[in-house]
Amino acid sequence: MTVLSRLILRYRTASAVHGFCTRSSEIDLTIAESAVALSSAIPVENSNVKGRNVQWVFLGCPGVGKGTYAARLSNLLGVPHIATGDLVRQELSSYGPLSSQLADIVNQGKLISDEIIINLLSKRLEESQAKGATGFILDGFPRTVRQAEILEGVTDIDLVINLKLREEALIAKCLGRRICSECGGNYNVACIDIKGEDGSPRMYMPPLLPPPNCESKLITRSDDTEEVVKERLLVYNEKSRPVEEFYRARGKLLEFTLPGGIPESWTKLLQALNLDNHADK
Ligand SMILES: Nc1ncnc2c1ncn2[C@@H]1O[C@H](COP(=O)(O)OP(=O)(O)O)[C@@H](O)[C@H]1O
Repeated sequence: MTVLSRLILRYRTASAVHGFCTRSSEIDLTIAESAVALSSAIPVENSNVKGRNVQWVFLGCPGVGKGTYAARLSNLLGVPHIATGDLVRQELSSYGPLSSQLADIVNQGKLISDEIIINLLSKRLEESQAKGATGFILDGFPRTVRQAEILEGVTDIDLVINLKLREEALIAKCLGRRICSECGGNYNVACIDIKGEDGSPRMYMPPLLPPPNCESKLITRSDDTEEVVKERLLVYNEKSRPVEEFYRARGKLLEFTLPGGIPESWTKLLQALNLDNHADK
């Protein structure tokens, strides 16, 4: 049996088990082709040998800080940080053939199709492979059980870090998020101070303000409005929450509740990952 037909069979079985809508064989083929592209973009010789760099995934609700901590770990470990949300936004700003279709979906807070996202991800993985990178830290993928199955079918994920934060903080963080249109720096103008209740400690996250030269160039993501953030949270609970269980069942999930702002959370995350000896890098 060829790799392609094995993949087609896997998706048919997954559809039956998880109740995905019935797909025509033509669509199965498209997904399988995407998965083959993803598989060939992941260096085979590195995927199972522990001599390679890490292959980690970040899960967590919109606004939890996946991008912030994935970027920090990527610098620390010298491994590419690949955020599918960034790949989608790049595609949007390229005004290519997919742009307007993707803009509608993203601005409604919905997920774009597995086929499109896997193709964008495969291209990005190929680029980093061509530059000699081994390993990756994925942020925003997988976001559905089907995406997780596809990824699991083509490579071995070492660890999945599930970031958690209270919902009121998530909404405030999304609404306070700002990006410098020139340097791409990420900032947050929200000051989150939730008093401790019923045994849970006070939670304080100070704003992360931009330096003076970015101040006049700040933009807000078009999907960071209250209505769309609430929809993204609903979509996360419906489509992405089951991904946590997918990895928990495989013993790969590390749950991490953010204790507060970046300095405190970063120190504790490094401890949870047994990386505290890297902290001064
Ligand atoms: N793995 C994915 N599958 C489907 N759609 C995705 C995926 N990753 C990103 N997107 C699309 O890009 C948007 C922005 O993604 P991201 O920046 O990761 O958002 P968030 O802040 O909600 O985690 C998502 O709302 C979704 O429309």
